[in-house]
Amino acid sequence: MIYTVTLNPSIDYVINLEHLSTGKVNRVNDEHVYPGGKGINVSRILKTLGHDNVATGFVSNFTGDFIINSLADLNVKSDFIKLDNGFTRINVKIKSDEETEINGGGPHISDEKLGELFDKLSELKEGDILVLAGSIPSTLKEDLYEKIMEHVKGNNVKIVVDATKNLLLNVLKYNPFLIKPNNHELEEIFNVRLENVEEIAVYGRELQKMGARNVLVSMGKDGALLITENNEVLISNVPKGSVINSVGAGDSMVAGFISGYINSNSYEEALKLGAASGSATAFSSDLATKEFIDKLIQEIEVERR
Ligand SMILES: Nc1ncnc2c1ncn2[C@@H]1O[C@H](COP(=O)(O)OP(=O)(O)O)[C@@H](O)[C@H]1O
Ligand SMILES: O=P(O)(O)OC[C@H]1O[C@](O)(COP(=O)(O)O)[C@@H](O)[C@@H]1O
Repeated sequence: MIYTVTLNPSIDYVINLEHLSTGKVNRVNDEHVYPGGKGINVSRILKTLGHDNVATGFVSNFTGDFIINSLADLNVKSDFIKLDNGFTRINVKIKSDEETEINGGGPHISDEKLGELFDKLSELKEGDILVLAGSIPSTLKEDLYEKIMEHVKGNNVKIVVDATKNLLLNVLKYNPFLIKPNNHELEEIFNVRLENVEEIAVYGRELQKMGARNVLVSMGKDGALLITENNEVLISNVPKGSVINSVGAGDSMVAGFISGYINSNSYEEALKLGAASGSATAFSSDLATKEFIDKLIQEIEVERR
């Protein structure tokens, strides 16, 4: 079974407006709400691609109920722990001349509630895949993913981590199967400016030296670069299309990669399906549909370096 953990889910409130003027009243052209948070998006695309999976993590209050109900409507299995404090955050995504995002901090999770999650994860077994994705509430320590990995270390589970800075760096010593920073996160981690794929590959390899088995660096409109555990560097292009809402593109890429790998055991096929899923979401209002992913994968080409 595949399990995704979203410690800090969100309702994504996506609004379109001509122009954003700060310090003034702005009126939207249209507005949508989606269940969000990185693990939840991964779960949704995995289901779209035909993989049963369980979304877990923490929800709270009426916004948390929205997440649970939305996933049920989409036939995505969920097993969230309910908090009795705060509320699941609402992340505002403003589509205007440029994309602006305001992400909330999220409710505190007590040690007792964290214990409930650890108990659930104790049941994972060989062959299972665990996806740890997204930020953690700002009141928690940055060693939380590390603690989870330590907890399931003996279970022979494949672990995928999509997180930033210390949250990511701290888990590398547990040899995650896959990590997916984007190129900006890679720059931030090493405090460098990366101008081309050669430079991106150099720093991607640094993360591999620190313990990651496979490193997938997404580069938005410039595609993605994968450094495999077999020491190959694979680069994917992007298909033609117009960006509508790139929120969730990275999560869709992670889900597509997992699906492609499960189906074929090939990193090249995993990258192709990841790239098609990422772009299909970027070219859609909500997350991608299967039909759209199947269409775009015809245009994905993978180059070996
Ligand atoms: N503007 C875009 N045009 C085409 N494909 C895109 C675009 N933005 C994202 N994608 C696809 O989605 C993948 C993940 O997007 P990216 O923005 O890098 O991730 P994240 O959302 O984690 O920052 C990219 O590697 C690419 O394949
Ligand atoms: O947990 P974080 O890092 O605050 O990110 C949460 C946000 O990321 C998303 O999961 C989208 O992530 P990506 O665009 O990186 O795929 C949104 O649904 C959510 O609002």
